Amino acid sequence: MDIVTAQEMYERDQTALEVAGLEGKWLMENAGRAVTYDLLAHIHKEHRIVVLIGAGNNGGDGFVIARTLLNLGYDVEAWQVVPDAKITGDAEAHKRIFQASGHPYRRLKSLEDLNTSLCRADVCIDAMLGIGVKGRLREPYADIVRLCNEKAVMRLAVDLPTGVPADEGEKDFEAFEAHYTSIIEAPKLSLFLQHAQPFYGKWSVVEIGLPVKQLPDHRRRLWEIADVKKTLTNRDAYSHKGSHGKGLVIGGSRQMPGSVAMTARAALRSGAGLIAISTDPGAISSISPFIQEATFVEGGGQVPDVSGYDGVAVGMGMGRESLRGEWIERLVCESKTPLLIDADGLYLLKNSLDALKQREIPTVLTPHPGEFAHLTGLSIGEILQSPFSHSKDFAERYGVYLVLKGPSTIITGPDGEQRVDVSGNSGLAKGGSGDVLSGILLSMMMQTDCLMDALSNGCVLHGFTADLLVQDGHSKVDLLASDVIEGLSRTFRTLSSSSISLRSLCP
Ligand SMILES: NC(=O)C1=CN([C@@H]2O[C@H](COP(=O)(O)OP(=O)(O)OC[C@H]3O[C@@H](n4cnc5c(N)ncnc54)[C@H](OP(=O)(O)O)[C@@H]3O)[C@@H](O)[C@H]2O)[C@@H](O)CC1
Ligand SMILES: Nc1ncnc2c1ncn2[C@@H]1O[C@H](COP(=O)(O)OP(=O)(O)O)[C@@H](O)[C@H]1O
Ligand SMILES: [K+]
Repeated sequence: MDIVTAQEMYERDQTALEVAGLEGKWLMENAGRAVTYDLLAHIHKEHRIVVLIGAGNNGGDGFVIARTLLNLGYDVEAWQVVPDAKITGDAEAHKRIFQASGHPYRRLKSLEDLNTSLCRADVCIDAMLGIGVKGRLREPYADIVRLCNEKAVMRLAVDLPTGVPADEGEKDFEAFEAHYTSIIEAPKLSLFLQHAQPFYGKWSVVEIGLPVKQLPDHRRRLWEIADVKKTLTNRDAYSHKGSHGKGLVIGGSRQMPGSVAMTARAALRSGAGLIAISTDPGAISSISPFIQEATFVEGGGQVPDVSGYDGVAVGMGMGRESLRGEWIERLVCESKTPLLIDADGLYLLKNSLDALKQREIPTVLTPHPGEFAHLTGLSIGEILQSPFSHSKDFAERYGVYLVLKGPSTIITGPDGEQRVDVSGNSGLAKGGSGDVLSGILLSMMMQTDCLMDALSNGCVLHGFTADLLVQDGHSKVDLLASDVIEGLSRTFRTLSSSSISLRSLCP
């Protein structure tokens, strides 16, 4: 599913008009009806519904929604919150259809009248502003939004909650706090931003009939379990351990032996053929009981020889001594093996960033926002405000694959392509989750030709496993990173059983 900016959404509508003759009025009818039927899952026949209609095309959707609900026999009060002169274009056309259908509407004269109406209502549908909002809300929207937010009604938003910008970059806004948002055609960037997402509540996306094959490809999409099913490589019946990748995990120390153990174990649980660990010799006795399948190679004083491996993950639990920084630089400059750098490795990489540009073999960096702030010199706040553009700038500049981790993880390729993974839950907000992710990613990197697919799949497998575990057996409080490693078997079984049942349906 594509993710768009406001500008890209307008371009899509324009394309629909140019290549298919789909006029805005038709799209508005489609959008309003699709949203109505989506919202009906949350509305009962006995509910009293208020529909708030603003000045632009979002308000036009509101007239279609109010008309459709009234036609279906629901108890609806439609409130136009701006003067008549403000309703123009497609929205005005739909206002006329609304009136011609014999339905009444109310025009906002005083907030008290609306207040009285909202006090009686069970449901409030926000069709005031969508992707056209600019800057902080002006009146009367700001007052109305405050009024709605303090009422004990179910708040449902159309496309975007009024006041939430569609794009990244703005942090200080007041907005309608929706319990649920019915998003038109494609999620907008702000759905994936930590400061904006809570305003959306739960959400889903409705389709409005755009000519999908003709739309511009903005190379930014949501990656979901259905995409994993399509792209995950099958295990060939005649494969051998060499077919599934020979990986090396470099890291760990006496103080942090668990990190490499988890990375190695997660890599093997995700299908890697062979995993070796290069670590401080003093840590081996603590690590080996947890991962009997791994081998150990000479670590300690020297930069490990990575030739002969299909992939290397480096940095977890490694410590930050300057000697290790020299290793990272040499690995970046000299190794001809795909490299994933995480945790302490990212900290040490800061001094060797320019060396990344020379690498001809892929490099994957997996920072959380704090580590990314360290790498870029930006503040965490700046990163969180505009994670899409900062990720893209960095990945293109240094020619790397960047996995910016968080509740919405953004995966960016060196050519600027982006994928977003929203799987996972706060049970993962615990030390060790990142080490497990690195192991899964290392395994996927060695087994999938397309690195974007490998990384996107790895992120979804990690989050989906955590979601499965908290649905059944664990809670978000007790979930451990090691539970996620063992839970991978459930995920792979779920995926393979669904592909078997799909195959059995084929002739
Ligand atoms: N064909 C299509 O395009 C389709 C579009 N669709 C729908 O249209 C929506 C986009 O419509 P849109 O472009 O009219 O923008 P929209 O969000 O309604 O707002 C415009 C109004 O906002 C006002 N305004 C702005 N900032 C403000 C502020 N801070 N505080 C107060 N007011 C502010 C601005 O006022 P102005 O600045 O011009 O005075 C103007 O009046 C989209 O989200 C989807 O729902 C669907 O029907 C499918 C087909
Ligand atoms: N609240 C959350 N919701 C979803 N995923 C989360 C959440 N918190 C953390 N995660 C995921 O858990 C992992 C944490 O990685 P990281 O911060 O590097 O952990 P650590 O270094 O402690 O092992 C990332 O994959 C991140 O996306
Ligand atoms: K809205």
